[in-house]
Amino acid sequence: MLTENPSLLLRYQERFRYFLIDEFQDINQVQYDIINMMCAHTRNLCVVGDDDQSIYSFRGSDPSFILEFDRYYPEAQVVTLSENYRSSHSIVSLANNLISCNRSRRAKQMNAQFTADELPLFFFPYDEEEEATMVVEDIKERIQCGAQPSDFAVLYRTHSASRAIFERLVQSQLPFSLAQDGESFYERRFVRYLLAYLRLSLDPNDEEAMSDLLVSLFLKQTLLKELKAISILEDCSLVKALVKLSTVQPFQRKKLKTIAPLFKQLSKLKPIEAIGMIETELGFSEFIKKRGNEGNMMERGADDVRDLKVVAKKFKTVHAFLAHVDEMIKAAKTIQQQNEAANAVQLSTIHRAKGLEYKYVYVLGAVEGSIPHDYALDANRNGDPLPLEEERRLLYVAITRAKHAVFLSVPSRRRMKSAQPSRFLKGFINKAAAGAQV
Ligand SMILES: Nc1ncnc2c1ncn2[C@@H]1O[C@H](COP(=O)(O)OP(=O)(O)OP(=O)(O)O)[C@@H](O)[C@H]1O
Repeated sequence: MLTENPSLLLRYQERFRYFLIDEFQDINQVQYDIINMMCAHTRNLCVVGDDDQSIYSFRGSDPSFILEFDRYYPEAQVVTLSENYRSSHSIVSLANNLISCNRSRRAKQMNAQFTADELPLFFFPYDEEEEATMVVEDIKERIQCGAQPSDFAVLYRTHSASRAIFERLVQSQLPFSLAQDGESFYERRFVRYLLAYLRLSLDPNDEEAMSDLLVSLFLKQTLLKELKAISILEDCSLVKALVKLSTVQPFQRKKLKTIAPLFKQLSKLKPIEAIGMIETELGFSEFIKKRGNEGNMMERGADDVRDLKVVAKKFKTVHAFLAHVDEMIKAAKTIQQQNEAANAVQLSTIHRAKGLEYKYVYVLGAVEGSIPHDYALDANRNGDPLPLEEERRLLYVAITRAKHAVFLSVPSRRRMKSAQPSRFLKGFINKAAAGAQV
């Protein structure tokens, strides 16, 4: 509009003479073009930002706008704000050392104003479950010693990484809020599709589960009506009706004949074994292979299934596992509906915590594949190192949310496989192990 309508642009140019933009590191090309046009007549533009906190490339933001600002506005005066009033010396020192490894940045050192009793701490849980338990136990102890729930934030790279900590907090009765509009882990698409098999093994007439099952069997939703009709006319369950469908292709009928009788067996297995059977004998792995990478490159179906297995292995029966799943879905709904509690432990992705601060910050999953995320590792392998730099900035943002203490969790296992410490932290972990300040 502004490029095609000069009089409109002029109206805005005459209306505003001075422009101040905060969080300039997050600007994208369209926003940058708009602001350039609006202030073209005066060039009265003041921008504030931190190139080390540019973490929104997925929305089109690009740190080069702030890094090259003085090239486009050579008359600009650059003022470096290097005093950090938020975090202790040791946190700022860790953050400085971490971010200095990035290449595309303006060289600067932040200076802290105070020293806290606690140094940044690495801890090494066995897996996601133990990680969550250790965090909640530590929070509980600190609260017993006088800390407030709102002093704490638990930060993670992606929503799905909050599953275990969410569950442990529900069980702990500590007040907490979740900074995400979202579904429970168990309502994620691929998790739900897999759970549908388990649900139908206990209740072969579960319509919702049958509707999900049709998706993973590559069958049309319209067949649900036919299944219901068959189940009434022939007085059989929806699962049994699968083999009587008349409108499917012969190869589909053959497959349905093989899998329908297996549902009963599933209910008798341990949940982790049942999932194995669903993947192999009931064809779920094939479905994940074909459809699991659709949509979001950040959160893949195959990863969700691995996350689900981590929790499934804790339960002895499918019944107990599904009861837990339903309890957690209910708890997630309750938490979503509650107004944000004022005095609560905050669970948040690192992205959502930007701009905020907490006395104590726990960073979950500081391992390869989580932070840096797999997608950045893939990009790096394919010759693009920039996403890796953004991942380092994310870790920088996470660490600099802490005022007094930051705790970085480096689990030995993630998603049922052995995990490597984040490449961003390896040097610091070695130093910390040797007793030196990181
Ligand atoms: N001059 C000051 N003296 C004392 N405290 C200050 C001063 N300036 C800021 N602070 C405190 O430092 C903390 C960080 O400030 P603020 O949130 O404004 O920084 P910021 O640059 O937006 O941080 P970030 O971008 O990392 O989120 C806040 O707790 C704020 O109250």
